[in-house]
Amino acid sequence: MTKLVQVAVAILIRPNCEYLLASRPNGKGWAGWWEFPGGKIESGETPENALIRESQEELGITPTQIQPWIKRRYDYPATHDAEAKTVLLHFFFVHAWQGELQAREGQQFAWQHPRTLNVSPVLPANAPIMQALSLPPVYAISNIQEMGEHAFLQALKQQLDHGLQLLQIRESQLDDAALAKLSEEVLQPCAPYDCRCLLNGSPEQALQLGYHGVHLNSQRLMALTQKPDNLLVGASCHNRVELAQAQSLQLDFAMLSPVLPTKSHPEATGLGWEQFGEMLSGLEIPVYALGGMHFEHVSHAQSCGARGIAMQRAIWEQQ
Ligand SMILES: Nc1nc2c([nH]c(=O)n2[C@H]2C[C@H](O)[C@@H](COP(=O)(O)OP(=O)(O)OP(=O)(O)O)O2)c(=O)[nH]1
Ligand SMILES: [Mg+2]
Repeated sequence: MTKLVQVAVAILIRPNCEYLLASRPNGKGWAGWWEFPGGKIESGETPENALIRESQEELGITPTQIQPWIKRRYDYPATHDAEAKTVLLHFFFVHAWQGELQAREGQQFAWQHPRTLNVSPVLPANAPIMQALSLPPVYAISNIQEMGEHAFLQALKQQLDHGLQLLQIRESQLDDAALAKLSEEVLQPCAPYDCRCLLNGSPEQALQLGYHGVHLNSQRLMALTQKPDNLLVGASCHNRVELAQAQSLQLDFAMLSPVLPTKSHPEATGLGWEQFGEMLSGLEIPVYALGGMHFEHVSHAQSCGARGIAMQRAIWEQQ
């Protein structure tokens, strides 16, 4: 059996959402590869203690605001290193710290914009993490059927001003002509904000109407045999079989629901956070929690391993 190494990993985030990568110093396994700062948890240490100690040793800073994120297991072969090992990575977001960054181990630093990774190669265990970080923590879903188009477009403008970066248009009641008209009215104001829009529909229709992506319902997901090209692809999942299908097709993300009881499915009790977290453990694609979500659920969803939350109502009620 290979040895299990527990590691505390720090994702330092600036207010503009950029995060820090560092190159692994010469003389270590995987030298020159890019990683998040961090290191092995010593015996008797909690992951939090190790995170603070490693940040001081490698970066000369002391984290003051940390939030535990996911744990990820990965089997490393003996290539690029002295021996094969299994790592259990404990990821933390570090939102604030004291002190100035210093490269105390001679490592290089690179602040990365979440949507454009410009260093490589990154340690292989981190691939799904980079993928997850490229998506924003909040995914909005349109609700024109309840709100009416005028109120929706106004609320959309407000949320774009507040930083909305990902939107799903889900209006199955509209015929093709009405959907085409609405799509223009939505895509136009989103463009200057760089907010990506997905159509809940077919990949062909999403491409034809000029969307950045498509959001598949679970029926479309289960019928799909290959991820469509040139689109960001998300899918609605309600169980492990659907999550496994989204992962095996290497979709960009899944949305799992209902987590809490919700107005759209009053008969369903919701998975609850515990089961939600269990269903995500070991999964390699980012997931959004849907069902009864409000802005204040973001950090709890992330501590269960989700990228963030999806909202169809609460987001449009926010002033
Ligand atoms: N720090 C860090 N380690 C990672 C990441 N992803 C990943 O697979 N790892 C692996 C690589 C290593 O096998 C292990 C961390 O060990 P390390 O060599 O950095 O540990 P350390 O800083 O305590 O170094 P040392 O004093 O033992 O030499 O975790 C990551 O993003 N950051
Ligand atoms: Mg280290």
